[in-house]
Amino acid sequence: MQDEMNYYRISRDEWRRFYRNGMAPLTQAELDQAKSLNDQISLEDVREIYLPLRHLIHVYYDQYQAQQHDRTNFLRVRAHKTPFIVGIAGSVAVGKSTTARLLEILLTRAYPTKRIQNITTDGFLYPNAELKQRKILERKGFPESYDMQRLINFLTDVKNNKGPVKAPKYSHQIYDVIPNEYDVIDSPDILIVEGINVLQLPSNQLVYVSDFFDISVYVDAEPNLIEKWYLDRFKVLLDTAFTDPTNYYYSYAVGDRAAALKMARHVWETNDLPNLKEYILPTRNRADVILHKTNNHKIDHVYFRKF
Ligand SMILES: Nc1ncnc2c1ncn2[C@@H]1O[C@H](COP(=O)(O)OP(=O)(O)O)[C@@H](O)[C@H]1O
Ligand SMILES: CC(C)(COP(=O)(O)O)[C@@H](O)C(=O)NCCC(=O)O
Repeated sequence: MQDEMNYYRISRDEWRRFYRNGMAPLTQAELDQAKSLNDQISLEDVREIYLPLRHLIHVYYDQYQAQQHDRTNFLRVRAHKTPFIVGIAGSVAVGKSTTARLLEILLTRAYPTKRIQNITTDGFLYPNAELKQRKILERKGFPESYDMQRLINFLTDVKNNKGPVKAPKYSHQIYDVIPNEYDVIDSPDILIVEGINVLQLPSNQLVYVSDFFDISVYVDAEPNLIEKWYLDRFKVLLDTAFTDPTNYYYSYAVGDRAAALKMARHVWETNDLPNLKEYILPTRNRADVILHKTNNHKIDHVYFRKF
């Protein structure tokens, strides 16, 4: 383990040994579930990386519950459930939502009586019509394209355990927020909040999204690898779009494939890559844990924040 400024740099081999007894290893059924989530996922990574990560979340969650209990004792008020929130940050297409859904599966297994839920902040993007009106459609994903106040209000309601709270939904298929469709977040014990912007500190906010987090994870990789994953995902979107004229990618799917790929590369270079460099990467050092990926999404190092 290398001791860096404010992180421990932990090799994969060391990290996998941090998984402690007390929780049974994954069953075949759970591995199958992880695989059905994403058939490219390495089951070795699930065992060697994500199980120790789940264990670390478990340690933080235990501490959190004890602290909540001590606080209400101090205040002599009745305890009420305050959801534990896990934040997941990183570039577009680095694998945040896959990580979030995998953790949801693993945590649900670890706590069968608890409610574990998961949202992405994509739903808090302004709808395309609003982005057009603000003349920032080509800035989709940049800080100004999100309704951050709405996201803060949402998280405040969740933390205050306000009962069912609606989270707007985004669809990559229509390339827009889905009108009148919501995820209902209903008093979860653990909520996973995933998005490119979750560790950002917008200058016009009094409270930041990360203030609500009890542990945060940044998914990291070299930009040239992420570009490849972005283009791979784009190809999958094309392959599923050509039967559906309502799909945003339909015209690209039925048109010239080389031209479609050229367009996607252009969007990566002019939008998602600058966004990564200017606004997402600078938030990496605020995460408690950094998962560093190499080729094929394989994780080679984990960074764990010391303080
Ligand atoms: N651990 C993983 N193993 C293999 N493929 C992955 C993994 N994580 C993500 N991917 C693939 O990489 C692409 C981007 O992943 P996704 O989770 O959609 O990223 P994000 O939510 O960060 O935009 C998708 O095509 C997904 O299937
Ligand atoms: C919706 C997003 C901002 C968020 O991305 P995600 O983390 O879900 O991959 C992104 O996918 C996006 O649409 N960016 C705008 C440029 C582009 O079309 O890639």
